[in-house]
Amino acid sequence: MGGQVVHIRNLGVRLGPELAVIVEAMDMSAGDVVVLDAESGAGKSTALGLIAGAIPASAFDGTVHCLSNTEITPHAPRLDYGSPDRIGFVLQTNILLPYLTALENIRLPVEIAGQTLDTAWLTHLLGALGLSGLEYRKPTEISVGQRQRVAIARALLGRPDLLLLDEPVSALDPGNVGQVEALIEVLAEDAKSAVILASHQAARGAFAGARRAHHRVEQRDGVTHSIFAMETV
Ligand SMILES: Nc1ncnc2c1ncn2[C@@H]1O[C@H](COP(=O)(O)OP(=O)(O)OP(=O)(O)O)[C@@H](O)[C@H]1O
Repeated sequence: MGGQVVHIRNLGVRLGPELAVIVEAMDMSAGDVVVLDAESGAGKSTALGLIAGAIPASAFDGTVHCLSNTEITPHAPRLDYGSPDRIGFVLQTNILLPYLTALENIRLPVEIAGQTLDTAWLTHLLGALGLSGLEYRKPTEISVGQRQRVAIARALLGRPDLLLLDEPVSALDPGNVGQVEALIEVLAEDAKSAVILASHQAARGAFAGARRAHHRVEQRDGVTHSIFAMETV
């Protein structure tokens, strides 16, 4: 276990007139793994977007300390996590830039962040994720499952402090799900990343033993509140 990576209280967003998604409490240290496992539409992707700062928080008072130990007000136009290389995010859909090769996609965040490319780690990721030989293909020239694995390699290349995975194995056939999840677990451990995984399949995959965030639904003033929380550490 390393230092604290995530400390969140009441980070939320209102989606339309009837629904709010809230991350009520989340505390994680390096190496921790937490699974968001709730029904479709419960707000798992939204919660990840809030944590990443990709979805601006609104309507709730709360605090976020994430990575940079900076307190952020929910009304700030965007969250400031310090340098962008510290979060890796595997999105659920539209995950790769179509005009770049697999390798260019994988390297892009590290290049944007101005990080030094760790070529040995890159070669390891390519081999472990079964992508060797596919480096120079465009996303349309590889399978959907291979695209997901490219996105996983891209998210891990910078050894992020926090790795956010949104249904990262949803496009894989059942025979490969366990294998790729186990790989994610080992590679994230190698990278010393804390991991938040949104997945319906985690209950029976490699993350079956991981901690789960509690999920509950409350009605407040006619608005459905979908709330994720984990015990504080
Ligand atoms: N901009 C928006 N305005 C209103 N409602 C929205 C908006 N974006 C998403 N929603 C709704 O918010 C809910 C949460 O969506 P989200 O994608 O976070 O759920 P999820 O738990 O990740 O679902 P899935 O498991 O199907 O991917 C859904 O019911 C969705 O229809």
